[in-house]
Amino acid sequence: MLVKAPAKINLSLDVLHKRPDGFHEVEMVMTTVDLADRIELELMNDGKIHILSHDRFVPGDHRNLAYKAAALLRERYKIKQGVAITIHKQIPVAAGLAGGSSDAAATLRGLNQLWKLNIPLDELAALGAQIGSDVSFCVYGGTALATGRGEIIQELPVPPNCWVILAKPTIGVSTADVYQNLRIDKIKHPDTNAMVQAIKKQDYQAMCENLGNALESVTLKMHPEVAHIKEQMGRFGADAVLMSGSGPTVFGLVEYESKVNRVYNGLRGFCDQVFAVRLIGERNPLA
Ligand SMILES: C[C@@](CO)(OP(=O)(O)O)[C@H](O)COP(=O)(O)OP(=O)(O)OC[C@H]1O[C@@H](n2ccc(N)nc2=O)[C@H](O)[C@@H]1O
Ligand SMILES: Nc1ncnc2c1ncn2[C@@H]1O[C@H](COP(=O)(O)OP(=O)(O)O)[C@@H](O)[C@H]1O
Repeated sequence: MLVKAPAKINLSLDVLHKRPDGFHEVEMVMTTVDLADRIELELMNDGKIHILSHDRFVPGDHRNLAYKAAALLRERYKIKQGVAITIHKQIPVAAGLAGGSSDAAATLRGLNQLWKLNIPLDELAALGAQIGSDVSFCVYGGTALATGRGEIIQELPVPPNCWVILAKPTIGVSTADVYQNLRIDKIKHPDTNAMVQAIKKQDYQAMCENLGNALESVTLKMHPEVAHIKEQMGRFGADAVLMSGSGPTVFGLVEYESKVNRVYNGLRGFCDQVFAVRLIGERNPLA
């Protein structure tokens, strides 16, 4: 079975406070883009979970989030069968695009069918939260307001149609480091509600004006090259520019196709990993 695992971007990411459990209470508007890993699932009779990937940055063992997804289902539903999980990686690793979380979510969706478990989507999303904060959103995909530590999902309409240029500098960023370096009293809070309204009203201009990410200044301070990419993205004509998640990927929104090549080619000059994709914003097919 082949399952698509799309990347996400955060159109808005606010951090409200640090919780007693060490996580941060967040308010995020997330949406999927047309850049996806492909997860191939093959049932095995050896009772083991195998991870296969050609990408040297993808862990090939129990540390892989897709492995954790399969292990969780096997344990919870007393499954004896094994599975070989081949990850065809397209989403850059440790990029702020939730590649690993999306692989885990795709594995949950796929194995739910292959093992005929009939787990309802909401329950699958709750299981996903045990693997990572972004996995619940990735189980549904689409566009959502995510609260709590990111695992409480309220569906939003598909945002106005546009292109997304993604540019990832060569550095990888650890999400834990970024949250650790965040000064809650110094946060410039984005207007999450304005973003939600922009999407509901299908107002592209307002969506551009309300892009905001409370983690951006932290990562920018740690890695000044991210600020440079942001600047270049704006200079080459993106309508609005923001860092996704904890970074370091920068995305630019572009409404008109005629402008896409200019931004894409401009960025390729100083970034190896640049993608021009469509914003999807629609929920995943179940598997
Ligand atoms: C920042 C975001 C925005 O979408 O994404 P990425 O940049 O990772 O893609 C998410 O909040 C990341 O979600 P995810 O990557 O699943 O995080 P987890 O594995 O659950 O947590 C990694 C570490 O980040 C910190 N963490 C994460 C989520 C949260 N709400 N508060 C936190 O403080 C914790 O230190 C935790 O140990
Ligand atoms: N299937 C996977 N794909 C990519 N990274 C994975 C995967 N499973 C575990 N990881 C680990 O998770 C870390 C974060 O990866 P990723 O999900 O790509 O980034 P982010 O959380 O920034 O969106 C990586 O450093 C990697 O070691």
